[in-house]
Amino acid sequence: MSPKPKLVGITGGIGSGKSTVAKIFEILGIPVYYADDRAKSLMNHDSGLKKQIIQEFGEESYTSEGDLNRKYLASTVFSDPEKVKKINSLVHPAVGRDFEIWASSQSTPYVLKEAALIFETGGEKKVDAVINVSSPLKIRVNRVLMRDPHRSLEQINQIIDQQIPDEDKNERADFVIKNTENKMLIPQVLEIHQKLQS
Ligand SMILES: CC(C)(COP(=O)(O)OP(=O)(O)OC[C@H]1O[C@@H](n2cnc3c(N)ncnc32)[C@H](O)[C@@H]1O)[C@@H](O)C(=O)NCCC(=O)NCCS
Ligand SMILES: Nc1ncnc2c1ncn2[C@@H]1O[C@H](COP(=O)(O)OP(=O)(O)OP(=O)(O)O)[C@@H](O)[C@H]1O
Repeated sequence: MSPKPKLVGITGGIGSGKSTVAKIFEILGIPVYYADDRAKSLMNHDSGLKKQIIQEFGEESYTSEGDLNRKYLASTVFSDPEKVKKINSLVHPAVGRDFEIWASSQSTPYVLKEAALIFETGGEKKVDAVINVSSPLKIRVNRVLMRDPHRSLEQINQIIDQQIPDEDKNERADFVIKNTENKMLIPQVLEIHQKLQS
């Protein structure tokens, strides 16, 4: 049997570029678990979780076709820190279990868990190392405004308020990748990839 892969978290504030960086690791052959995407898939397909979300946030949480109503949920939860806590308490345990099952079926030296929240949830204790993708706030906000035309500046700021500041994450992370206009991503990824394989 091959040894269990090291578990490495890759995080970063909204719009920092963590999905973009995770895709470079994928090109190098490293399996990536995209927690935000998996969370949405579980919210769409796990009937127990779906029931809890409806109980807590109402029938509007799903469209008439039964799909997760992200726009409604985003405007409902991100404006109220208590609601963010509530949705986290429903979704995170399901994602944690799903990640463990996924990771146990991988056979590379390490795997990545890409997640917006790691330090916010104490998730750093469940992985062997954390990479923080770091970008200045202004660039992040502009990237998100371009990527998500449906999201208001007010909502982006509310989301930022629910996340630990970038500087704190940089201090706590084992590796930092700077995703700014004047820094190349690929050499930074290659350096970390080499260290994680050894
Ligand atoms: C409320 C939901 C449905 C809104 O979906 P939507 O497609 O509009 O936004 P998306 O998921 O892309 O999130 C937008 C950004 O908000 C940030 N974010 C998402 N969830 C959270 C949260 N619980 N706390 C702080 N920031 C968050 C991320 O940086 C993300 O980039 C969705 O964000 C959600 O279900 N969040 C709660 C579950 C969660 O924590 N998921 C992420 C990690 S598992
Ligand atoms: N170095 C870069 N150069 C140009 N565009 C970039 C760069 N990094 C990221 N982007 C763009 O910025 C946007 C945000 O990046 P990405 O989706 O990877 O961030 P994220 O941290 O995963 O965001 P979120 O937390 O919101 O899911 C995307 O549209 C992406 O294509």
